[in-house]
Amino acid sequence: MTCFPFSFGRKVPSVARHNPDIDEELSGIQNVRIFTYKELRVASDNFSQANKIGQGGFGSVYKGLLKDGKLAAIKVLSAESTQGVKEFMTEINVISEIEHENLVKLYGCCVEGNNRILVYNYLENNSLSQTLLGSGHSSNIFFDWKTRSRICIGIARGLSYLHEEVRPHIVHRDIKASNILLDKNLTPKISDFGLAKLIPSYMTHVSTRVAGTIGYLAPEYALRGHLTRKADIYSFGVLLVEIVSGRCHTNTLLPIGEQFILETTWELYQRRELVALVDASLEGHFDAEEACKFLKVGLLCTQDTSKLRPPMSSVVKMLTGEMDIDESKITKPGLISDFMDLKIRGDKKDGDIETKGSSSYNASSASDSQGNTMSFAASTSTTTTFTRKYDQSL
Ligand SMILES: Nc1ncnc2c1ncn2[C@@H]1O[C@H](COP(=O)(O)OP(=O)(O)OP(=O)(O)O)[C@@H](O)[C@H]1O
Repeated sequence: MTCFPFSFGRKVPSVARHNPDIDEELSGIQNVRIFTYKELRVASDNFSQANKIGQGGFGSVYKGLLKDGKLAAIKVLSAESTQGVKEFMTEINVISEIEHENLVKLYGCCVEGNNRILVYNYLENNSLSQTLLGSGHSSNIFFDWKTRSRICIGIARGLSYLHEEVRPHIVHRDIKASNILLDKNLTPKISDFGLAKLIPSYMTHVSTRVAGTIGYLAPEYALRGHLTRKADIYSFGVLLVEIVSGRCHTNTLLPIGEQFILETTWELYQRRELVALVDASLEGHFDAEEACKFLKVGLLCTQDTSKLRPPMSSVVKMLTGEMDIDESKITKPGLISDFMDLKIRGDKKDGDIETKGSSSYNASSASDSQGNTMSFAASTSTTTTFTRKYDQSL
């Protein structure tokens, strides 16, 4: 099993070997390690079920032991999400140059035949959605307040780096708990950045992947497909509230009006009772002032008007105490329930929501080429489907 840097003249994947156009494109690519399919197959024990650690919208993820002794997460992109070698390698080259303590490191990739495989640094403690927010708290990790605070600040730093330091800036598009992985020290690492661009554009209409997960979606992105860094900041705000409260953004078992965590946060903020939202499992062992400050930052990040959301570098400063929060800027957040007129119903008709008794849902949206149809389609783990036409005037 050999790992070698990708550069023109060295061994290249068979699909690219005799195509001069692709060779030319790849000649500028220096930093990407190319793995052969065979070595990833060996590393993952033939992509065995025992090594399968996850299934996402892009495809399956396997744990693997590389020849150099490093553990890797091997993400095999599904056939629909593959594209030409040239486009794929161009994006991979961008991603592989990005290094930050709070971003998952891409080791390299494999582009043999129709295979498109990404190889990442393996992170021992799974994702925030499976640990902190997992149903019945499926992990043994106890997230004390200090750990939560460190996680929030780490994610903010990683996103600030993508938004403000990487050139050209990267909009993540899918900030959510399942895209925050934890290493052995519980340092948070944002995963899947840059991946949305790997999806061919014709898939954006039907894909459940590219447009984020409902509940984290900024209103302007959900309704008009208007994607800027401010949409990521909105999603980060939702995630911040989730981490402080230990609750998923949506809980359809709660009465209408309390199902979306932002609604509750806003209600409690108005009543000056934000502290009631802090995770009860902390049993009072937390810095109340800091926790409430984090929730207020969450509200600022989720303001309906995107201009009112602070840039991520300011968010980092507010969370670390280097900058004060201007409370006069906190108004009602953009609430998904306001524009979707969500109703939870047992029967299923077109335009209705169908629930299957889950405490949360995980559907995604996309807009069509005219930008006037929004559909929320079920993804692999989805319990809710929703399709509606929306009014252009919204
Ligand atoms: N670098 C990694 N180290 C350890 N586990 C990982 C790594 N990357 C992914 N995983 C595991 O694989 C799962 C699936 O990851 P993936 O990013 O493909 O999908 P997702 O984020 O869960 O869902 P979606 O594709 O809808 O965003 C993760 O939840 C995590 O458990």
